[in-house]
Amino acid sequence: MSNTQPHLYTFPGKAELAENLRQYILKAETAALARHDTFRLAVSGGSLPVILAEALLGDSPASQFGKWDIFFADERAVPLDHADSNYYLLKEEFLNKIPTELGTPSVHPIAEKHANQDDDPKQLADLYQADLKRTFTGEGSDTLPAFDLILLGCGPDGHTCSLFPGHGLLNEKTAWVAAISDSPKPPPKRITLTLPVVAAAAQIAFVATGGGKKEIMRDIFDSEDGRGLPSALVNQAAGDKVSWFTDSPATEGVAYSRG
Ligand SMILES: O=C1O[C@H](COP(=O)(O)O)[C@@H](O)[C@H](O)[C@H]1O
Repeated sequence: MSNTQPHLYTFPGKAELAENLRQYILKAETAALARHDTFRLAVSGGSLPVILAEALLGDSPASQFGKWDIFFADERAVPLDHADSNYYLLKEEFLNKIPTELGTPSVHPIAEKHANQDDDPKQLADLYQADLKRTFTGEGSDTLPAFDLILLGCGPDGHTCSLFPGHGLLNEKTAWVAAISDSPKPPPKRITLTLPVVAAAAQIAFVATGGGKKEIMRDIFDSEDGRGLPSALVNQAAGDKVSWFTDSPATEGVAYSRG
């Protein structure tokens, strides 16, 4: 358990949030490129890809996208062109909009051959973990992968990645990528990075917006141990490596100190 505190930033609206997220990501990118000439990140689905595009592809976009290596924080077991696919969402909302002169990220989708709701998602998780191990080779196969940045969403129930409240996967200690067959949010079969992998990242950012999140934000930040919610467990495990980018409606009534 970390003894340092996560940062909570609240902005009046999405435009200010996007600008601050842009600065944060560019700083993480610069640090990563100085460390190993590549920017290894994991991204979520849900509301995140739209805000990512707003942050990075607005006026004067400046990232070195050719040096980005993008994994998925979680993914649904569906074909890559399915409306429920996080890959599809990222492609439509973000990747396809990157100007070609800024370079093309390397993207790591799930193995489409096994991506359907009829199969056991374990094989999908194992293949994705193998992909991660190839990327993070040289850091020791037993060492957890240290993403430069993980960009997360937080559901109105406090889930993050595909780690849901009260689910046994929250206790996973050894796997890097785990399968879930009973996600309470459809579709039920998915894969997800595990909590130890999320906590091992150099930096972790949550983006949570809208009044539909305010009750869960109060639980995460103002309740005893964040009620053990998955997003609160990330806060506890990673401390001040975690930054929350929120808007005023999402944090209305949250007492936790900002900054
Ligand atoms: O199912 C999922 O939901 C979470 C949260 O989504 P949001 O729309 O509330 O931001 C998302 O982070 C995750 O990647 C996705 O699979």
